[in-house]
Amino acid sequence: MQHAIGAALQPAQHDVIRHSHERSATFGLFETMRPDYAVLSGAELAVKLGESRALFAHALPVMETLYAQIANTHSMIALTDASGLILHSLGDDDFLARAEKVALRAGALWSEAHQGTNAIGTTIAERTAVTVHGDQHYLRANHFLSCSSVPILDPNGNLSGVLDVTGDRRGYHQHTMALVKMSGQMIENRLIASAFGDGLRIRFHSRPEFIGTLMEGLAVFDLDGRLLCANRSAQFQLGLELGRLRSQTLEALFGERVDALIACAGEAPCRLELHSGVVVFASVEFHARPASNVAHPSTAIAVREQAGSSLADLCTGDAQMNDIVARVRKVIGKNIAILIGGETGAGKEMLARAIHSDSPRRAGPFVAVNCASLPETLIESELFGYAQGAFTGASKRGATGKIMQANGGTLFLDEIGDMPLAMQSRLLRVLQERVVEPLGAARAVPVDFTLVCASNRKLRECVAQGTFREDLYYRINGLSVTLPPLAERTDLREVVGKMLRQERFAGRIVGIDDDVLALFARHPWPGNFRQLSNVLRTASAMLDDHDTRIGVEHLPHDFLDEFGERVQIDDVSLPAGGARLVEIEASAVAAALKAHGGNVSATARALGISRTTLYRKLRV
Ligand SMILES: Nc1ncnc2c1ncn2[C@@H]1O[C@H](COP(=O)(O)OP(=O)(O)OP(=O)(O)O)[C@@H](O)[C@H]1O
Repeated sequence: MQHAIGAALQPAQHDVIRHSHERSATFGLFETMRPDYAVLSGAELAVKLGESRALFAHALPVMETLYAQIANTHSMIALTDASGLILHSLGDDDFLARAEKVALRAGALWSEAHQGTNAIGTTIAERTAVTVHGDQHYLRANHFLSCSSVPILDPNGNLSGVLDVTGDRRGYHQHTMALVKMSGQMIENRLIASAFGDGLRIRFHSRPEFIGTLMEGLAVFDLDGRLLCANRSAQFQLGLELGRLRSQTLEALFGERVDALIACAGEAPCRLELHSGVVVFASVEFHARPASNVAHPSTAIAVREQAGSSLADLCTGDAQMNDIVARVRKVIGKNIAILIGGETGAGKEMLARAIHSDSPRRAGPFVAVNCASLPETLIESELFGYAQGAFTGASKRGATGKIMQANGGTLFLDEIGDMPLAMQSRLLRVLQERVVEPLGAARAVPVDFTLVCASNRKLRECVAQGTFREDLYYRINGLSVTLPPLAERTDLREVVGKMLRQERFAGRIVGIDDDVLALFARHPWPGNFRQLSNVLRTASAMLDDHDTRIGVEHLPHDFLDEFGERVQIDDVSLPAGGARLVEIEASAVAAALKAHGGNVSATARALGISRTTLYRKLRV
């Protein structure tokens, strides 16, 4: 039977369809037969999802982004594994219902052997992007469809799965394939980033504005300069396929040594000359494993590792912090849940992020959920997600919960002590069985993440009071650390210096007067780092263009008031004859302060000077 093939079809595409039809016939299929409508059971599909865990985790957010662009076009997106088994689908309700009738749904197999010529199966057979339009489908039952698929390759260049957009053939849009290709490229880049979290990553393009876009080349090297992986754009720009690139070194391809490029890490893109003579701009990232895991690092590299590590960044000289970081490092990557305690603003989330970025899952997502800020009615759907139409008011296409979003990365549950008891039971099940069951969904989905929790409540007391489940407490408490309050830290000068350098509140790096640091050292800091950061931000805003340091006069008045309220003067007497003028002045000022009960504003008013001048004179 002759199938009409679109007149505008490229000859190559024409051949692809023709060969596919020939193959379909050899599978014993015939045009008018009913397609294979069998789908896997929930348990069988869960096993398949587990086998394609990395693909699924990295494809999910990309599919959601893609769906946002094609919503309401009577179409759907499908992700399959390398055999063509649909792992997950997402789409417009009306079209999903029609698609289900031809088993275009999770758990169905869309290989050529099962469905004849179709974009998914033919993409797998040809290892190339394929559009199959209307009656190009081998089976007549599928003629109402128009499908565009791309192969997704793993970082070793092997077929990992297929991403497909299928819609009603009457609504076919020629831009669809471009969107699918871009999405496929995004998934591949994410797979590379997660598989090669450690090492030297070079993002490059001949036009610097293309760095950070899908057009960029991405190549990963080990510390000996051997190429580990390269995305499609990198292979194209370097003019070699992955297999041949793998026998090349960094120096041969980019003309630079490993240590020279590590020195550019985190800087603006540098100019490099490829082995072909083409000049490219390259942005270099260096992510090192903890020193003990690195095979033979040179001294220079070992030093950079410490400097580049986020946990190392938190060690600014305080013994308590050093101890916390040392203990956390011992459990990282060992599937042990970490529980962080500490006052508000003490840096619990910052520590959680540092743990993630120093962990083997650093290329995966970091998903933070504040359990205290979610209304009890929303927390369940927010955390666990829900299936389409799970409840009145639910989004039509369902939602992926935060737990699922953290798949392959780190889930940070802040203020876990505020989680309602019913949710605690559901969370416990996720932690024990490593599966999530979205609200209203027929089946559980496997998940894999590192758990970090934080609470400024004493969870042990919550257990005693019956507001926190004891079994959950032990699950989340693999290692427990408590951050010291800022007032107890011995590295205030270093912390302030680091904040001023990193945050550049004033738009430039400024210094700070010792007077101010002396004030800071005496402050109780109820808001800890958050408060310190606000004080520095406001003080920086007070600087004039020519100011290079923050002085007492720049500090926010409410901060000074807070401080002034606590000034205690026990005994003040004027010095005996012979005292220097400054000493007499200091004593007079102190006496005035005492007379005003330590109130700085009232004292300053009485002396006719500003409060900041008063502080200078007090030399606190
Ligand atoms: N060691 C640090 N160095 C510099 N800034 C820090 C440090 N720790 C925390 N901060 C900053 O202080 C602010 C508060 O930190 P973070 O959100 O991590 O605290 P938290 O303990 O999680 O607070 P909460 O309990 O209120 O959620 C953030 O802006 C963070 O960047």
